Amino acid sequence: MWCHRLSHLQSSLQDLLRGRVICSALQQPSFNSLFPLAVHWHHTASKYPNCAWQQHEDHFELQYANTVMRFDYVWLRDHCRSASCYNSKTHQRSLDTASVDLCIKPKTVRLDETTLFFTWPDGHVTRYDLDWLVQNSYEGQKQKVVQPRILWNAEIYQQAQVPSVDFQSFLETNEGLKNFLENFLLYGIAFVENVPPTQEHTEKLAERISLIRETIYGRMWYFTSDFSRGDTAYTKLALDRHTDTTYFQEPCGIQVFHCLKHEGTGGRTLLVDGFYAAEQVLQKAPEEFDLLSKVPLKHEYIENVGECHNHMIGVGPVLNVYPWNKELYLIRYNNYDRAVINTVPYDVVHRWYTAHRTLTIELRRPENEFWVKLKPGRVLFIDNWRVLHGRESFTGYRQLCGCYLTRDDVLNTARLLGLQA
Ligand SMILES: C[N+](C)(C)CCCC[C@H](N)C(=O)O
Ligand SMILES: O=C(O)CCC(=O)C(=O)O
Ligand SMILES: [Fe+2]
Repeated sequence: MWCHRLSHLQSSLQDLLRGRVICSALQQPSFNSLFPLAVHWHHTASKYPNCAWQQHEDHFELQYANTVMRFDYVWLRDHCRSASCYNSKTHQRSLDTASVDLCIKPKTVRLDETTLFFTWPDGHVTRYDLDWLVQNSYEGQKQKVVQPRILWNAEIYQQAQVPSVDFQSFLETNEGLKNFLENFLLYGIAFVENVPPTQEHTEKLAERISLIRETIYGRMWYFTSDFSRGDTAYTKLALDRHTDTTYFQEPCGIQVFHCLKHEGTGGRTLLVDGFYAAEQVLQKAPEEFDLLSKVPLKHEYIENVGECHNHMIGVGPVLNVYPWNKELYLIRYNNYDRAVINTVPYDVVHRWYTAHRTLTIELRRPENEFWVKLKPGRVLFIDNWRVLHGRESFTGYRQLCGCYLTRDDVLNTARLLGLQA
């Protein structure tokens, strides 16, 4: 048991050993009855002065590389990388976790150089490299982002002068593909240039980075304003900023757009970084951000036009954050497709509308709007979990083709190229 801060660890330890107690909790008279066990800190030899550990009743505590980490004993047994517990060829666990005693505690703990050895009651030995523990501890993860991003408004994006990647180099070189993915991961949008304006070439592009996600709209879709489907996308009307397929339990990860033809006016594409807007909400009204990340909503797609009959329902909050580090990973924002709110009582509903208004104001700030006119040959990839898109109304004949991609497979490609995703 100890309750001093990391930076004072050494001196506090000495205080503790000398009986000079500095922590207020320790000054309470009940201290001895609460913590009757003697404190045993283990320090490494002077070669590794920055490592100390101690065994507590219900966890193991390690201080290393400026990090204080606490490990559950079952966790330490469960993550054993010995040959009998873990198959390092398949990277899969062989150990049956259910066979581990939930009250397990190591018989002995020993440190050798930078390896910790735990000997368990049955004699099995588990070894952990200290750096591995730092990498894989909760305390280590809490301080890290899962995906580095550059949040943008129109000015930030334009000033960054993000280069487009050429069709040939995208298809034929790993470097071209990597450059593209790097920018796509950072900004949530990216362009490929000089693509022959056909559906087949667009499909080739898509297949280079991912699996195409087939949906009710087909595998590759190709649309004009003919209202062939029961959705405003298939008209000439303006579309306010939104993310697509909010009515899927897992909204499509990436959207690919290639404008094959437009003989007419208007029809520009609007792009808004949803995470930039959400970040503004977090700064200005953290409780509203919190509410948007907690209230579950339904989005719905009901279609009965011609032969097309569909009814989709997706459930989830507007903002989705990883609970351990509060990092945003998905925004669902589509006011057209948002269904009846009936998952929370009326007073929460009102607070939710207030929070939604705050986010909408941020999303609608003109300085956050990046407008582009899609042209044949220039393919746009949009991170549909982050960047909202919309379009200006238009006149004339306009053909757009594209597809959705499965997010897992885009990230898989990025990781295989050495990117953090
Ligand atoms: C035309 N295309 C297939 C791209 C998508 C149409 C989906 C439109 C829908 N309201 C949504 O926002 O999800
Ligand atoms: O027509 C456009 O530019 C985009 C329409 C749209 O939002 C969509 O297809 O998802
Ligand atoms: Fe859309």
